[in-house]
Amino acid sequence: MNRLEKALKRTKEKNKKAFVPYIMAGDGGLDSLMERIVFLESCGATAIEVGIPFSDPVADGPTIQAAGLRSLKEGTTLKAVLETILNLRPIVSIPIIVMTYMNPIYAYGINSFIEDASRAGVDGLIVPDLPIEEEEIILSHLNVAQIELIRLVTLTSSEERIKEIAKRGQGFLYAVTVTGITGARVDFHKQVGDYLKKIQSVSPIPVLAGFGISTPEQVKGMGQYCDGVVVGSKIVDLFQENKLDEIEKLIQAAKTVNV
Ligand SMILES: O=P(O)(O)OC[C@@H](O)[C@@H](O)c1c[nH]c2ccccc12
Repeated sequence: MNRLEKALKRTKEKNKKAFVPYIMAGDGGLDSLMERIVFLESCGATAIEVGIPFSDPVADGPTIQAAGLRSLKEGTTLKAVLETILNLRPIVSIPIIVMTYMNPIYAYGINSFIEDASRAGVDGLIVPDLPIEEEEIILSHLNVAQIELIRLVTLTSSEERIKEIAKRGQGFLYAVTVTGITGARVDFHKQVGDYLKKIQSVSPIPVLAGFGISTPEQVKGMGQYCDGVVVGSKIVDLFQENKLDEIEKLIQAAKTVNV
């Protein structure tokens, strides 16, 4: 069992909901990546999703795109991010999930990327532009490296496809709760609860909801229907504004969901 699976299992055993914050690597420089990971671990996050800045981030909304541009301006590279994680590993044990598009992986070289990610102690990988039909190109390497591929299902995925994706089961299933790109939302589609319950009922692995979640109330609301949440844009904003206490409140909200 890898670090990510263990952390999710522990959370479930304690009857708690998982909270996975997303941060953009290199936004504020790589030193701040280190500080932020240490801080999020100390707040009790379940795992951390570390985004790699990329010039053509098709699924990212305005907040994360802007963070990516700031990071690229700082000169952040995938190699430097992996080195930073490697240097951090002796002092943090929190599971780390790298989120990147396929292009930076190709540019790095699939083999070298997975080797370096594994050496750095990366536990999971999210590649939003890699459909299940194409994942063979990296899956066998990931399995050897014991890095879990986190797959996404969306509101528009058919029930059959959700089942097909769920049964591939690694890490957790990322249930996208909106149609569209990342970013805070005021309201969610009325049927989001039913959608999450349906996914939860067919998934052999934990289901985490993400996209648009930005308040402690929304964390608690979504948490009632699934095993936890991913919060991206709001976390990126709060770090930018240096509102660390609000980040802590969001993370704590996942621990108070009544199940
Ligand atoms: O920012 P939001 O709306 O809170 O959504 C999470 C999201 O940012 C993070 O998981 C993410 C950032 N970029 C992505 C691309 C695809 C899937 C997921 C992501």
